[in-house]
Amino acid sequence: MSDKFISIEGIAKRYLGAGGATTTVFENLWLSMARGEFACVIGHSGCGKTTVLNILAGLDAPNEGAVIVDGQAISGTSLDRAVIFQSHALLPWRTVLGNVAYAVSSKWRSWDRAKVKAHAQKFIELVGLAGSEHKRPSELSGGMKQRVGIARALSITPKMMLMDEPFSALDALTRGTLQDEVRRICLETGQTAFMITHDVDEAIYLADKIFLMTNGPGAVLAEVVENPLPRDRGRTDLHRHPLYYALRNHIIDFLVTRSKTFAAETPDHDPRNVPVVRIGKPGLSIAASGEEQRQTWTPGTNPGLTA
Ligand SMILES: Nc1ncnc2c1ncn2[C@@H]1O[C@H](COP(=O)(O)OP(=O)(O)OP(=O)(O)O)[C@@H](O)[C@H]1O
Repeated sequence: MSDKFISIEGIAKRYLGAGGATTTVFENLWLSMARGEFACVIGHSGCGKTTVLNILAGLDAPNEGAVIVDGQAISGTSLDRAVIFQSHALLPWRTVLGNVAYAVSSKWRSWDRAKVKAHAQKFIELVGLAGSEHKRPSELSGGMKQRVGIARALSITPKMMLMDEPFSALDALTRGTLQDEVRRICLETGQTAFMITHDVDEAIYLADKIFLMTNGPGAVLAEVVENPLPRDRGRTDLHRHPLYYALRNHIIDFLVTRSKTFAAETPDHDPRNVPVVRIGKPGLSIAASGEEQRQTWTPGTNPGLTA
């Protein structure tokens, strides 16, 4: 397994304001993901999460730096990188099958209709939409539309799935069901996924690691938090895990307090060497590993935490 299947290397994004002043959303941002890893990014509104995702997708270009995917610098969009947005962006005149088949035939232009249809059908079934193949988006619920978006993204077997708050517009029940399905599909297919969320519990349920970003402008990636919960975790017993509350409180503490104070309190922060936080068992201490600093945080050592 490549340690750096996806590598964001020193990217910056700046905008020129009306008065000629430049706003730096972020600069010198470095992060990496391994193949098959599921990462969530959490940070307050305006810190630049969507900008990072758009740069990964190739929908936007950084002012500085590069994004390397599977050993190659990206340039523009690619069917290797599928995006699932909060809104579904389906073609309204096409059926469920038509929407997914359109993506499939865009990727494999030489395939005949039967092959395209069979491939699309497989992914429609994977997201639980068998029986709805011939419905148009106007006949579908919000959750069903989002399933079509997921089937469409997965059907082109992308190297990376990029998701911008994909479930935030859904009711809690549908959101939970789709989280379960995305998790199952990513585990089954070994999909590499990068997801923006404002929902701490969603991140804890889905992510292998969680990127914590400070407030913008001038946001930085403050920490990479490794999820200590077992990979076969279930939604209903998540909160029973002995490290669940410690992990949750660590993230919430960051959002409530440290995301605002981080820059002032951490003047020696090295963006190329971002601390990796492992919420560990009591008694473990800070350790260094490879080129990354690894901190094992002991529950109860932070006065802001209740676990
Ligand atoms: N085209 C643009 N021109 C000027 N500023 C922009 C433009 N696009 C984004 N920005 C600014 O860049 C910053 C980061 O925006 P971005 O959408 O990436 O944040 P975000 O963390 O995804 O926020 P949210 O959680 O609210 O979606 C914001 O301050 C935004 O106003």
